[in-house]
Amino acid sequence: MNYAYQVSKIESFVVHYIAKPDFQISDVLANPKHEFKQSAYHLFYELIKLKKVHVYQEPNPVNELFGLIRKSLYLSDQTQSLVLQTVEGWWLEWYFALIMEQKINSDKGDMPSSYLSQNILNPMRKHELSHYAKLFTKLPMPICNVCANTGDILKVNQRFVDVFGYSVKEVPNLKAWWKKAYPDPQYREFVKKLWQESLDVAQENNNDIPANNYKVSCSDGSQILMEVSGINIGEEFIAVFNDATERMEAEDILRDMAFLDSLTRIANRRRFDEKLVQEFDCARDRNGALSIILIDIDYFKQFNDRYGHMAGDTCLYDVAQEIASTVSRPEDFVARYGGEEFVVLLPQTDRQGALFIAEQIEKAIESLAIVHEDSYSGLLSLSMGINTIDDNDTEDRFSFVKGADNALYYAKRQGRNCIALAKSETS
Ligand SMILES: Nc1nc2c(ncn2[C@@H]2O[C@H](COP(=O)(O)OP(=O)(O)OP(=O)(O)O)[C@@H](O)[C@H]2O)c(=O)[nH]1
Repeated sequence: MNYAYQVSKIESFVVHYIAKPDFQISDVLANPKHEFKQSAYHLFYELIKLKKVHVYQEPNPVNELFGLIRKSLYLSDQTQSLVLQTVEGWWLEWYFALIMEQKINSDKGDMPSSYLSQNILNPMRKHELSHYAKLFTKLPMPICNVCANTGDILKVNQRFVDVFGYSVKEVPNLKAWWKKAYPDPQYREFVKKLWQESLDVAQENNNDIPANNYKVSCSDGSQILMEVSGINIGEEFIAVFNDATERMEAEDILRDMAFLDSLTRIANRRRFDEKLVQEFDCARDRNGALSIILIDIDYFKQFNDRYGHMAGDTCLYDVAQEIASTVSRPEDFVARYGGEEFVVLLPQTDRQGALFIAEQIEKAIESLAIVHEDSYSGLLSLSMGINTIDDNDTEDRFSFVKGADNALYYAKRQGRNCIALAKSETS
């Protein structure tokens, strides 16, 4: 579209005002009825009346138009940029109010210019439209306005273009949007279904489209997790996009914090309780094996007493990290069970496998060589109890853990620094 006429008119308007000796942009911004604003509205109206701006054909030529003006004007100082930005904001607001007015009065056919002058030329009277327009253009999140019947995307705000990289030209309707924003056909089907369900809910629920998360693909190939909600307004709806990435990350962090032992930085008892239910049920369903190793540091009370609580804390951290790095299969799980006790869950691992892992842990702690003068070896050591379920067992998860606990107790009675298997066998 050729904007040469509008560009030159708006350019000379801005330049003319800036050149006035008493012109202050701060005065303009402070006074909604400032002469500069009134003149700007007159100029917009003149350009429309002269059919130099095709408001009805183009969904949003304003950004394009002001882009050209910015390029053409030599903006030497901040005031000029601010003035142009202000004028652009007014026009966006005014222009959108005009479009909304046109929609509201669409049953009246083409608007006569007298109607325009009466209702649009002074949009300050049209509070709600102006407010709506302002929301659309100024809100810091992507928004799009869609015709519910045809699926045509009537308008998107600048933030939509900035975030997703699609203007109305690239996504003129929902069909194009689905394809571009959700390129994976399977995910696209899921999204379309979810969106349709949300629209159905909206019909019965005050026209509010409930929020759901969607992974939107942008034009540069990146993906953003967006919480999309909206509202039905007659034959149109407005979809509002909120970036959910940060919130989800914060939720992940909170979740990690809730399940992480703050001292040892491994999973805590609560996480173990959850994991035990999962793994126990899974082993049962698949008739698979599951092993547990309960680990207790020997004479830890004496360690604390001799070296101090701080040294005790450091020791707990080192032991926990060492156990965690020794147990390396992704499906294996290590947690702090209590004070100086740790637990290892080993899915699909039989008794022999668990014994092998326990011996690896024993060696790893030996190699840390933490001095403990109150233990027989002079170094920190562990006692461990192992229990395993396999397809022949009928016990529940409480007896499963109890079995390992009994074995640990047995290992302690044998003099510590050893591994015991449930049901009396020892290594
Ligand atoms: N530094 C430190 N000590 C802890 C922590 N949690 C528990 N403990 C200490 O661990 C010690 C455990 O003592 P006991 O249960 O008697 O066990 P033990 O001394 O290792 O004796 P055995 O298990 O029989 O070898 C207590 O002194 C607790 O205060 C902790 O987070 N930090």
